Amino acid sequence: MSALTIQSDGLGYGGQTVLGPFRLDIQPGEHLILLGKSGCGKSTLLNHIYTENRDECALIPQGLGLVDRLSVFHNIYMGRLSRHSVFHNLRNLVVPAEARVAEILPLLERLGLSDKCFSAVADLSGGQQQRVAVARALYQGASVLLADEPVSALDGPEADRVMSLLSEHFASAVITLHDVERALRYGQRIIAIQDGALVLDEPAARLSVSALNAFY
Ligand SMILES: Nc1ncnc2c1ncn2[C@@H]1O[C@H](COP(=O)(O)OP(=O)(O)OP(=O)(O)O)[C@@H](O)[C@H]1O
Repeated sequence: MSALTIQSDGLGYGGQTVLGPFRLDIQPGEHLILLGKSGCGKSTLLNHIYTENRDECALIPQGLGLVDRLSVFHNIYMGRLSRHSVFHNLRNLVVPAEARVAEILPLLERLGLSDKCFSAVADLSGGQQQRVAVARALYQGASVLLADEPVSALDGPEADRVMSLLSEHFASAVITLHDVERALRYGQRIIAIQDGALVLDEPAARLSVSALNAFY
């Protein structure tokens, strides 16, 4: 059985087609990387997958979707809002519950943010904010990760640490990246989008950097 099956007669905006008809089966345990030129439709596809499969998926959107005025703790806690009562959520907004802090701190430690737990997101750097969005996805407890350029604001070693953490944590994933070397390192299967179609769908082991550069 597939972890996810995504089918569409076409995706686009206001009558303009971005992606023609396609079907994509994602098997349990598979980590897919989506590649292609800026504007080819990677985010459009990722957002469509999320819209159709919200319950199974944790999304790291390109814009991160954080609430700037709230603390790092509260932004990460939002990953599990639906698991708690309205009363617990409201009380936790005012006085963070010790048990929730104890769940979130180890994630912050792994992401090098343990001293930022109660800082406002607005006071963090772009790379720190990106790691908060990663922590929220890890905390959510979904089995499938959908991530739109999740390490674009991180330096090389930090980007690799975060990619390894995401790879270990999620059973299945669809991740957009622009770095083809990183795509081959972390993807088991590579999908490339060009001219409104999924033009490549191959195991990463059969591909090379030069083969993937052809899609840029
Ligand atoms: N909300 C929107 N309304 C209208 N057009 C949109 C909207 N979002 C994206 N588009 C258009 O759809 C096309 C695909 O955009 P998309 O964001 O999916 O590309 P992408 O491959 O993710 O790009 P990037 O690598 O730059 O993030 C682009 O031509 C873009 O201008």
